[in-house]
Amino acid sequence: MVKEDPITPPLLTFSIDPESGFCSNTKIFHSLRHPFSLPPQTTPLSVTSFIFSSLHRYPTTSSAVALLDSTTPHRILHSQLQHLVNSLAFSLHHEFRLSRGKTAFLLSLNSPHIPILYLSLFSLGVIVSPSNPANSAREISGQIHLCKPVIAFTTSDTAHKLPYFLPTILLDSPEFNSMMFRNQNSFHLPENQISQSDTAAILYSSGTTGNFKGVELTHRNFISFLAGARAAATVRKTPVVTLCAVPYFHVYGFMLCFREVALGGTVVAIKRFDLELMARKVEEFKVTHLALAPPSLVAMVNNADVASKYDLSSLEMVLCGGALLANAVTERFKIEFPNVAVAQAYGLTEATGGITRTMGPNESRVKGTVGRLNSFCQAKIVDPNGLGLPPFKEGELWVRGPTIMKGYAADKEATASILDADGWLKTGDICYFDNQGFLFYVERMKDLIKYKAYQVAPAELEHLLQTHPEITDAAVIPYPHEEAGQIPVAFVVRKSGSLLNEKQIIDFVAKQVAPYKKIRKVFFLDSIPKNAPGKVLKKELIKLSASGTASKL
Ligand SMILES: CC(C)(COP(=O)(O)OP(=O)(O)OC[C@H]1O[C@@H](n2cnc3c(N)ncnc32)[C@H](O)[C@@H]1OP(=O)(O)O)[C@@H](O)C(=O)NCCC(=O)NCCSC(=O)/C=C/c1ccc(O)cc1
Repeated sequence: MVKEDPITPPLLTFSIDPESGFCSNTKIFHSLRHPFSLPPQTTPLSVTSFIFSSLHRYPTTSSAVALLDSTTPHRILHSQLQHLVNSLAFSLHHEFRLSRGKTAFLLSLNSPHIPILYLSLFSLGVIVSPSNPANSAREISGQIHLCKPVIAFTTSDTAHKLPYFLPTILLDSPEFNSMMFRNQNSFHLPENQISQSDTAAILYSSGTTGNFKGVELTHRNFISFLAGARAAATVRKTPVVTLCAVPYFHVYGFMLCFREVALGGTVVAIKRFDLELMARKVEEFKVTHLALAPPSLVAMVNNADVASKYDLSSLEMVLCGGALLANAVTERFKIEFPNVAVAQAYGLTEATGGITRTMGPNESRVKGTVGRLNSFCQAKIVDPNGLGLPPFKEGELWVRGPTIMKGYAADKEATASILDADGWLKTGDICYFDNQGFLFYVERMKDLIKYKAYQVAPAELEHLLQTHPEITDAAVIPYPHEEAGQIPVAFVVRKSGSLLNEKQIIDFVAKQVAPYKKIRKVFFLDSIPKNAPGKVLKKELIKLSASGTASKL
């Protein structure tokens, strides 16, 4: 069992408003949630040991299910989980020499094997680096160049996207399965010497410059997140059964797939969002919580007739994060599903996921909010001169706490531009707090598009467009879209005499990027509007596209 030290509240010289959490002297917003304990930072500890040492607090019966699959009869019980994790770690260490500090690249859709693999790799001190299987070979090769893996895990349908020189284990092979079940008795895992400050995972964030950034998250980051989640968890009579319809390779699903297990709950894996399959599984597994991105909520309200064919009476809550959810969708959801609360959350990969969320039905009723600060978080709302602002004033959201990333892998410059010397992470989002500590998202400062809650960097698409021999200049902007949130739209200047058309441009980009990054519409211009130093006036382009003028161009 891991010894824990309660986090001693800092000696406060200044008073904090108990309603908003705001300190008018420091201009810092503090969390209003329960405080929590963390193991001493110097204790060698992996996320996996932390989870298994704390599971005893969540008594489960021997038949309690930890992991379920939506398409196969696979079920893994809580009582089996630690054994499977250890068995797999043993094989990976002895047969593939995986050990502390090495990196494993993962390319897979959700399955119950993934959290087991994550926990096994963490227990060995191996850095886990998961990627979207829909990424193009070009994108995958960029990520591999960044994280330098010694091994890859994938499934037979995406193995061809990996470079031939990388040893690869297929997750859908009998060999992988046997590694989880093979080692029956004693394990001789290497002595646990994993430092909490070791990097545990490298997750990919788009980065506004267009290149993938590898977000380095430590064991301490994950342990802090999980300890905070435990402090906030309420005691329940029935177990939480969460169906996760967001991918395990992005921080939202990544955290969720083992947070729920660490809290003694059940996680149902669904490979890709499919409304009817999801509704059927809610009925079959008596799902209580759904983890979704906004487009899936839109699909639920637009197709309530599909959902109504199934018994969804077990559903208590839908957790929605990854992108902004329109108030109109929440209102329609309440009408269609009056017994299901919508918990909104705001998070970033660079902060190990959630920074704020609404807890319980009362907070869910606060219109438009993305929730209150989680227990491990401090925040500031900052004006353009770096000055902190009080409640109801809009400015850039800065956040600080033990879940903030170590930095971007091999990119000191990018790290320095987002993380300051006092540990504040500049989110690039304009927000405000009200006088009850609720956060409201206003708009994005950074040049980033969110398509179905995936990040798309306009700069990456602009660079690609500019490599086309018949294009002299290009700019990419977000365009509002009911289902996807935003779609990438391009403004293109063709070489004189060129007859290049919209479809050819869309195809040219689509061949080189993941499908979610595809350009969905093209407008042709004689020149791209720019200011005197040559910066593209994107707001003008956004206005042009919104006014409908662009379509006539
Ligand atoms: C379920 C969604 C919303 C919709 O699914 P979909 O419509 O089936 O689309 P896909 O995303 O699977 O695929 C996108 C496109 O790629 C296509 N595609 C796909 N795989 C292929 C293929 N292998 N070949 C070819 N075409 C393909 C697919 O057909 C589709 O095409 P299109 O219809 O044109 O959009 C899906 O997009 C989705 O899971 N999005 C969520 C992404 C996500 O996790 N974002 C979070 C990032 S991290 C973050 O912000 C954290 C926040 C957070 C917040 C709160 C917290 O508490 C913690 C954290």
